[in-house]
Amino acid sequence: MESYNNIGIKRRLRRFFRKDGRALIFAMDHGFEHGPTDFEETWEHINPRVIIRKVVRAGIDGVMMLPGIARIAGDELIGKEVGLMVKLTSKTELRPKEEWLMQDQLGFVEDAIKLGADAVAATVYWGSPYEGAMMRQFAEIASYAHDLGYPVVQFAYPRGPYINEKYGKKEDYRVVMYGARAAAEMGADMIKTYWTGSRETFAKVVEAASGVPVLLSGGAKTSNPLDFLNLVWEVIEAGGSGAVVGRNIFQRKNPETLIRALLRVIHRNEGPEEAAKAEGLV
Ligand SMILES: O=C(COP(=O)(O)O)[C@@H](O)[C@H](O)[C@H](O)COP(=O)(O)O
Repeated sequence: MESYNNIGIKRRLRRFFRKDGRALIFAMDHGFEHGPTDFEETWEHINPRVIIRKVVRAGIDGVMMLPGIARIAGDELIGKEVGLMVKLTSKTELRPKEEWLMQDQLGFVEDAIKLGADAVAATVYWGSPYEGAMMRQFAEIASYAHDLGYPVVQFAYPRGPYINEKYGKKEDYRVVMYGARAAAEMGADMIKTYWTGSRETFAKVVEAASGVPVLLSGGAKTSNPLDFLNLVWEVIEAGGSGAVVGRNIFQRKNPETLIRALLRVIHRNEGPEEAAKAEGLV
């Protein structure tokens, strides 16, 4: 017989993933992690209510935010079929550069639960000199959240001096695959990580995660929306479970059309060009 907390984890994960096991999640932690300048091109989106209303209207599956934004605007999700992921670690880009390889805890599992979260999230920079501290942080969050039946998402990002020295770049598939595997071995219920540059290599990352869903971390806005649709399509073809996307959504004036096109690629198996045409993007 399944334990109560396992059932809770499974039920809550389903609030993000549709029956096909895939999800498109909107990421909204940039005001903290990159700073408000990320919103300058589309300044109306600095108001979380404005952008959250748009993404919800377009049919997004989930939204990820820090506890304070959930407190300010989380009520926009009440009564909507949208999963809420509350991220409990972060860093600002104001801290000294030597400490950019560390994320600190800014909220607790209880806070996320009070805010109505369906999952909690934390980053581990695999390969960082602070790797151990982030592992400990993740383990504490996961142990407590799992006891209460809440899934835990790991932003498994390889970053650090040895990675650059040995592999040249953090997006080398061997490194990304290592981070995803480490996240799975730590007990993550969902993994968010970098694109490795090809379908074949991303498929290896997915395999290394051994059944734990792997989602793409969106990355910087592409100049052409079709390029981003192509990227997400490759992720899906590689066996990835979707994408967690920030800038490619909120840095566009009309994010709804791209979201609808992404949903076509992710959930309806439409090719990128077909999806883009259907939504009037090309
Ligand atoms: O991990 C994050 C930032 O990563 P970064 O240090 O910019 O590589 C997240 O906080 C973002 O929300 C996430 O990367 C998704 O946002 P986009 O990359 O799609 O903007």
